[in-house]
Amino acid sequence: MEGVDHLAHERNKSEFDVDAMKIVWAGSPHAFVVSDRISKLVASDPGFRKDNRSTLSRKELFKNTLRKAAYAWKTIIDLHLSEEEAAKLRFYVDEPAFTDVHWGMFIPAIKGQGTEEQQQKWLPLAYKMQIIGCYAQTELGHGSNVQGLETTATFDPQTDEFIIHSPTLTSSKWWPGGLGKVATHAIAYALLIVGGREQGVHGFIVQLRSLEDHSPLPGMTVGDIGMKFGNGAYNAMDNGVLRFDHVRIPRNQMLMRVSQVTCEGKYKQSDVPRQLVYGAMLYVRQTIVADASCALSRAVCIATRYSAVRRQFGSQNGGPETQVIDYKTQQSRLFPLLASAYAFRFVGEWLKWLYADVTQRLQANDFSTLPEAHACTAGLKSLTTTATADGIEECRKLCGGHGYLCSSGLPELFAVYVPACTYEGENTVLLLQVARFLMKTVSQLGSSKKPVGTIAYMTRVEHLMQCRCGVQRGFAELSADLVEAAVAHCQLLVVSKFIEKLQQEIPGKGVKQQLEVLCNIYALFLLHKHQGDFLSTGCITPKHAALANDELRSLYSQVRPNAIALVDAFNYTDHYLGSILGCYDGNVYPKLYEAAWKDPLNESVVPDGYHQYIRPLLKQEIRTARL
Ligand SMILES: CCCCCCCCCC/C=C\CCC/C=C/C(=O)SCCNC(=O)CCNC(=O)[C@H](O)C(C)(C)COP(=O)(O)OP(=O)(O)OC[C@H]1O[C@@H](n2cnc3c(N)ncnc32)[C@H](O)[C@@H]1OP(=O)(O)O
Ligand SMILES: Cc1cc2nc3c(=O)[nH]c(=O)nc-3n(C[C@H](O)[C@H](O)[C@H](O)COP(=O)(O)OP(=O)(O)OC[C@H]3O[C@@H](n4cnc5c(N)ncnc54)[C@H](O)[C@@H]3O)c2cc1C
Repeated sequence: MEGVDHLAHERNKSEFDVDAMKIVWAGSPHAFVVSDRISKLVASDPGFRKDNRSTLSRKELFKNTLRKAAYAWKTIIDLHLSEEEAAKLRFYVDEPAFTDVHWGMFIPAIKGQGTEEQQQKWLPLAYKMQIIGCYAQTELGHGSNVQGLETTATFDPQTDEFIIHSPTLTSSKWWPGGLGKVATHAIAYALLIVGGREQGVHGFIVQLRSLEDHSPLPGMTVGDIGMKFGNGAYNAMDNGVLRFDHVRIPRNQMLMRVSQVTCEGKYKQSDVPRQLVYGAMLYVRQTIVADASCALSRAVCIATRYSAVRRQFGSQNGGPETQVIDYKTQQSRLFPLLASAYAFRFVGEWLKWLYADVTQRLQANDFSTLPEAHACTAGLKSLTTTATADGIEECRKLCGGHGYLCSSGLPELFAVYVPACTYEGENTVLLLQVARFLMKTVSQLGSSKKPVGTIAYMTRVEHLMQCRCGVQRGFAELSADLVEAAVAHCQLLVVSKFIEKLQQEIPGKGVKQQLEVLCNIYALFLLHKHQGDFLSTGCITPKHAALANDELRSLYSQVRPNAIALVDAFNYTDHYLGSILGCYDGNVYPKLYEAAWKDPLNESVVPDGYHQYIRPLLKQEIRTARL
């Protein structure tokens, strides 16, 4: 039944102003208007179709991605889109591509680590896409351990150049997105050697391919690293391998904001801390946290709408069966994820603010908040991506068998999303960074250095002052426990930022009340899940634990009538969701049925291979047939 809204009865139940919630979700009325306009623009343009992605071969998929990226760029130019609108357009095109790394890492690395002069030279070219950049840090042998990178950059004072070289197989650059087939330039990270002395890892701008015919420049061996997890999905991205054979680049292509090499071969360090070499990672981790709420909310939107459409069991006197969303078990799996999507949205907003604040301070040579910003970006990146990857998979299961179909949108979403747990810092490695920051803070309790900001609470935890470790080799030996402490610290951050959000004025009928319910679900669900820890440490009593569980059930009942409206507030188009199960009108079954017939296997009634393999089998001719 085309045009009928099968979820209208659900939408009529809602108790709050959905349009006002859409603005809260978007962040501001302006952000909502931009997002709404651009998402509809992308959805209505056949040039951005994506429903056939899972049936394309790798080569077709990759070429199609190139076409879309070029078409997106043309649209941006033709419509004179602002930077903000262009970023939204790339977001709604929804395809992993070299452009993510060009805009998300190459440009920020030059901005953060390049001198004024270097920025003036390279940024205009990059902004106009006259050069396309990638971020070549990871090598075959080392990813997490950045100090262990083996690529060398040796200064040659005779020619005023650096010689970039890959001395071993394991020093081959391996993984950088866009490197494999597209990028013309890279920020390549290498061990700097000046006058025979090693000076640590630094970033260098290296041209990879000719701007005339795209062939690799002399001394470069470059290609794609091969198929990745999931058909389609992240295979649209050309993650690459690169070897340097004594490649020479001018001295002024070392990113020199943090430290410089003079033409005489002197190594000088500015007053800024060395850690700024890691600055691009700080930036991207912050954007990944914001992105987590998008990916999770997308999966939750699909699972919630489908749970309201799907009916199983419970028919009374021939009446309709029960909507699966009405089962308490379904609610106890789905609604904490709905609450998490909102929680991550708000902590992402806050992290964006924190990043802007630390950037401003760094520009004024105030480095005091850098360790905290590093701990927050690393920890929240780890926490939100782990929860989102797990959450997407849970949403697939919440959709039963149909969730396993590509047309549900969930398998591809999972396959594209799950590497976020690894890239930009493997999640456990990042939690160890948070643990290190927390332990440093604990060791300073009682000194004149008082913890502030996100760790101010530590002064209120009396027993921390008495913490002494009796275990040999302290940190390493206890690292599994310290990682758990780091997760708990990050969860505290998420909850406290949700509560802070609720302390702001939030307009719109019933909007604040809905958010309060979600915030309580988020916090109590954590308490329920980790009640063993809370009980064993005496933070709560068994009575508290039971009360929390009772309260959760009551909160789920309060969410139930508003569930569809709460996911409508994400304002996702059917194009962006890319899911038959999650379509706005809930008309799932006819769409699933229709889509099945479009599968390439159904192009012929009798399949290719019948005469060769099936018929001989049926006719018992298999032993004589040539296979
Ligand atoms: C479809 C895609 C959807 C994505 C949507 C989001 C859009 C974003 C656009 C981006 C596009 C695509 C994303 C995919 C592309 C992926 C790219 C990559 O993966 S790039 C490679 C990333 N690599 C890593 O993250 C490596 C992880 N390792 C590290 O960070 C470090 O090596 C570390 C920290 C683990 C160890 O460092 P080190 O060896 O120096 O050891 P220490 O522990 O001793 O640290 C020294 C000192 O420095 C402090 N520190 C460390 N890092 C930082 C930092 N980043 N900032 C500030 N300070 C830092 C550390 O705390 C120590 O301080 P101290 O005071 O001495 O304790
Ligand atoms: C899809 C994708 C895109 C990528 N894009 C880029 C890119 O554009 N540019 C780029 O430079 N890189 C890129 N990478 C590489 C990525 O940044 C690294 O893979 C990532 O940082 C993890 O490093 P690793 O592979 O060395 O993992 P490893 O460090 O080898 O991790 C293996 C295991 O060891 C554990 N481990 C490692 N160190 C420790 C420790 N100290 N203590 C305890 N446990 C430890 C980890 O927790 C993990 O379980 C990409 C990766 C992927 C998957």
